[in-house]
Amino acid sequence: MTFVGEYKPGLEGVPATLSSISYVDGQKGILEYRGIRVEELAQKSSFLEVAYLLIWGKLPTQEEIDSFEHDIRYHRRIKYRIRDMMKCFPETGHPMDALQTSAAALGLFYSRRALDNPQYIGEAVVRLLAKIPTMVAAFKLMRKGNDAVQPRDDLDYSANFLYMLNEREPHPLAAKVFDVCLMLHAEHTINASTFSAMVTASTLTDPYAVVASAVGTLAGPLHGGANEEVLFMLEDIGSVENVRPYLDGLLERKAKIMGFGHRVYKVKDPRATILQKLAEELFEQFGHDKYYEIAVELEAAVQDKLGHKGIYPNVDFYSGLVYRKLGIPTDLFTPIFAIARVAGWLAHWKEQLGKNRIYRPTQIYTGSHGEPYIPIDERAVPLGDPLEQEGN
Ligand SMILES: CC(=O)SCCNC(=O)CCNC(=O)[C@H](O)C(C)(C)COP(=O)(O)OP(=O)(O)OC[C@H]1O[C@@H](n2cnc3c(N)ncnc32)[C@H](O)[C@@H]1OP(=O)(O)O
Ligand SMILES: O=C([O-])CC(=O)C(=O)O
Repeated sequence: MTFVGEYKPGLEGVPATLSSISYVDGQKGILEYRGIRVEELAQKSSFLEVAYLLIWGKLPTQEEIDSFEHDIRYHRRIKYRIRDMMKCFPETGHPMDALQTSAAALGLFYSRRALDNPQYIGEAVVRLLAKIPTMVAAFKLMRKGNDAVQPRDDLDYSANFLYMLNEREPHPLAAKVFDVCLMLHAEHTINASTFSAMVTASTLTDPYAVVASAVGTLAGPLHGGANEEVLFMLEDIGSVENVRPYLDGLLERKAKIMGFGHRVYKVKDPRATILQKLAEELFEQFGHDKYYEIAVELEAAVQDKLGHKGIYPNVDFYSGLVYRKLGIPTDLFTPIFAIARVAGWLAHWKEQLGKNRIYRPTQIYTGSHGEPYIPIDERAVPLGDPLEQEGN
């Protein structure tokens, strides 16, 4: 096949779909879900209402949201066989790997691939939104040999998750702030994990496989996994005085500063601005965190050194400080991102099904042609470690 067009590494700027789910203006720092500014949603909405908006394309009526919330509340439990499977996971395994495996395992129970049946679509949406938080909380407890806490039907989505995680009812401010965090992380156009979900969806596989593949993609440190890395970096910096020498060291080594930079935003990510305010609200109520000063100084230092390149905090920079104040362990930061992003992945899954064509891009072949097959005993023995040879 002859390739016509320009190769763009990382598909930068290449439109991969037509979508009406969300919109980002990376120069002005604007994010909208279905045309509504994320700042307004964060103030006035709730995570489940935002999930409904993203997936079903409109704000729900009272009756619609009541029924959606009711369905999700009553699908929160996970089957004992999934819990038993999770008990066998190594306790040192990363919770994102546990989540990816458990999300895929849902397909063993519910996959019928009835993708042309609206009832199947609706049930899959409810099951995934309802059960993913239960699985994240269950692994947190079971890896320590404890039993998973059962969901509480009298608590709303976010309060119930924090209850299952920490084994006690959360302070109302903690539940509210957490719910806003979920709204902020719910959707972000064609980011890597959403693209992964869309590619998987385009093969017409089941939605549990779609979510499992997206979870695997979100886990990487260049994407959702950066929120955890930010905390390690702040701990490593250790003091405000060490921020600038530490940054100089990173820049000398040409290392990436975690939680900074974005393919689309060339200004501060609007979600980072809201998350920073949420962190401050929590500190006022529950006490300060010394890492906050380090983070603020790092933001200033990065702006001095890299502001001219458009490198500013992204969504992953301040979220960890919020989660830390909510008593959440660092390795659960990315699974929490996944809990929220399930809404966006499902919205894109549904949109993809409505106009599906399998994703199958092309490549520019850079290898040779017509090479002879060399019998094994005639092949040259490479010098050095064969694993370090090109291509391995
Ligand atoms: C939810 C999310 O996924 S948000 C992103 C989370 N990821 C991170 O925080 C990891 C750190 N950031 C990064 O690695 C990148 O900024 C990404 C992956 C987010 C975006 O990558 P890309 O759009 O491919 O940008 P790319 O890596 O080409 O960087 C462009 C330039 O900015 C620099 N740059 C980008 N991000 C950073 C960073 N965090 N620290 C230092 N330099 C950076 C690059 O070195 C490059 O400089 P150069 O042109 O002089 O070579
Ligand atoms: O859009 C991106 O590339 C990454 C991001 O911020 C997100 O997924 O929230």
